[in-house]
Amino acid sequence: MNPPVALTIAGSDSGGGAGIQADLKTFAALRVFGTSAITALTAQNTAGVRGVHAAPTEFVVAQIAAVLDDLPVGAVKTGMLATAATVEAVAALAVAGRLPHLVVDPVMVSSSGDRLLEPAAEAAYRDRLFPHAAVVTPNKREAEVLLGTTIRSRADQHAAARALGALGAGAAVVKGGHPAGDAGDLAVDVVWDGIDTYELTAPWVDTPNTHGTGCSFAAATAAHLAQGADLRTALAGAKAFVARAVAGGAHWHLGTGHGPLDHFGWND
Ligand SMILES: Nc1ncnc2c1ncn2[C@@H]1O[C@H](COP(=O)(O)OP(=O)(O)OP(=O)(O)O)[C@@H](O)[C@H]1O
Ligand SMILES: Cc1ncc(COP(=O)(O)O)c(N)n1
Repeated sequence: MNPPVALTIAGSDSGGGAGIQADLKTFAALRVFGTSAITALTAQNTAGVRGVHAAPTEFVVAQIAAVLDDLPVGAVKTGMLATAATVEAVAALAVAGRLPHLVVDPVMVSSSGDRLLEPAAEAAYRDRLFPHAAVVTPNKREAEVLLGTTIRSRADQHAAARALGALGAGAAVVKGGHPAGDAGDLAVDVVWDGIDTYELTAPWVDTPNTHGTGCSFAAATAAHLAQGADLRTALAGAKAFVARAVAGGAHWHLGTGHGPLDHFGWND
């Protein structure tokens, strides 16, 4: 029997914790066949990003077309797109209806604090790509940049999810990877589902090993969509997947910085 197929359009993390590597591990863990179009190489480890080498936009498009022309892709996830030109090229493919169940994770900065997107691309995300996404999944910091607001409380997170939705995506998630002032010991994400907002919650895990949480959440959402889940079910499944992967890797020591997640439940 054929497995469902998903495509990730993202950057490579040589350290294996985030980007394409996190996405393919997530797809495999969820029993989805993963394909990939690499937008940029990063020389990166758990401690930081040492260099970025963006692929020419035409070659990113060539990779996407090679996959779509041949394989039955059921859902697509975008991660680090690196340049405004690549954001616009991906948006053009979305406009043409070539990117089914599109999950857009607007990666801007790594967990180590290094920039992964040229500033000129922020407007392209907002104006060109978001309107064609099934769901957009910024973390609080990314939502602040995209909306030009400050998110301090849970109420702010709800307002931001609504404001992002107003930019035209089918749904929006404002992820709260870092504890909000009023979130207690929960990791709270706020979803605007096209009509209303609601919260996804999981226990907050006190660990430095959160490299790749954002990538894995978006990839898991795409994996569930490729399997035919509706968006609400896909997001709940992604939240549970990441919560388990963060808990599993909480105490291991892989690298000196923000370590990776336990995608395969090795520590369950
Ligand atoms: N320490 C943690 N414990 C539990 N869940 C977490 C933790 N860190 C992140 N998450 C969850 O992982 C998912 C992705 O989070 P988020 O996108 O904020 O991480 P991120 O993109 O790695 O953020 P950043 O790059 O700012 O660290 C969200 O569902 C979030 O709630
Ligand atoms: C190539 C690449 N893509 C994305 C991220 C963001 O990672 P995180 O999921 O920790 O925010 C990263 N550090 N590197």
